[in-house]
Amino acid sequence: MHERTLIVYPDPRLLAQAVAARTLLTLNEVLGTPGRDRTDIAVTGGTDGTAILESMASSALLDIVDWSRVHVWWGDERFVAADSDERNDRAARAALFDALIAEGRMGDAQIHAMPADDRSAEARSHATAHDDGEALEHAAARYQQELLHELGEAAAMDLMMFGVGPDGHFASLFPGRPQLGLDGDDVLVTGVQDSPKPPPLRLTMTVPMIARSARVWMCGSRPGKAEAMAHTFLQRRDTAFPGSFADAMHEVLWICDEDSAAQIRQ
Ligand SMILES: O=C(O)[C@H](O)[C@@H](O)[C@H](O)[C@H](O)COP(=O)(O)O
Repeated sequence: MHERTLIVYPDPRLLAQAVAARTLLTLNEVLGTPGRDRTDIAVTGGTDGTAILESMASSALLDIVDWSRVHVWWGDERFVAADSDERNDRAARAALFDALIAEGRMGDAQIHAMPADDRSAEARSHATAHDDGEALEHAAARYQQELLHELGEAAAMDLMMFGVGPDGHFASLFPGRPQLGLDGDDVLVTGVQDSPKPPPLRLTMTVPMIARSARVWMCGSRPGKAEAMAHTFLQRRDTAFPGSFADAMHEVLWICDEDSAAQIRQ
């Protein structure tokens, strides 16, 4: 496993601004590497994830990035209808990407949203757990296919950003759930049923897919995250705190505010 670095900012607002700047600098640096024609990043939902994207939109550094070469993916998604406000991709588009597309700086094809639940409301309401499982499996396979089609067999992100939940989850990998045990390179995306954080159906990248990334940043702010940030940072592969499985090839950061870092610094 790669070594982990802790970075602490004074408060959630400065955390969002700093991670926004770090992201824009990283995208620019990756795109500046000789021979590079694109960069691929995975963003996330939740409070810090969305605040980071909003800060990117208003950052003075927004324009250093050639957005026509940036491809955006999701580490996890809520498996609901495409037009549901619960979707992580809707929040991310509203925070940043819709504006870049409207300005002609990005194309729609660069936004690789995870599949939505395209069953009718009626079909969803009568669905059995087996039906849900099949719908999730089909959607996960489609996203995995898109990753392989776009990026080849060794599909990997240049950067994955995650919010850490108060229970220590990251992506949609929850404590004690079987998805954490998927450790082969054959399953890069999988479905989740009965998620403890609503909504119950979700899609998530798996630990092996995440660990192939060049950079993984685990973000969490506020006092309610202090235990989760400490356990995930200090432990390795503890199924009670899924964030402890986070890994990457070149850089693994835990990014906290003073409150969420409190138990790491004790
Ligand atoms: O679909 C989701 O809910 C997110 O992808 C999830 O993984 C989120 O990033 C964390 O739960 C942290 O969320 P908060 O920052 O809101 O606590």
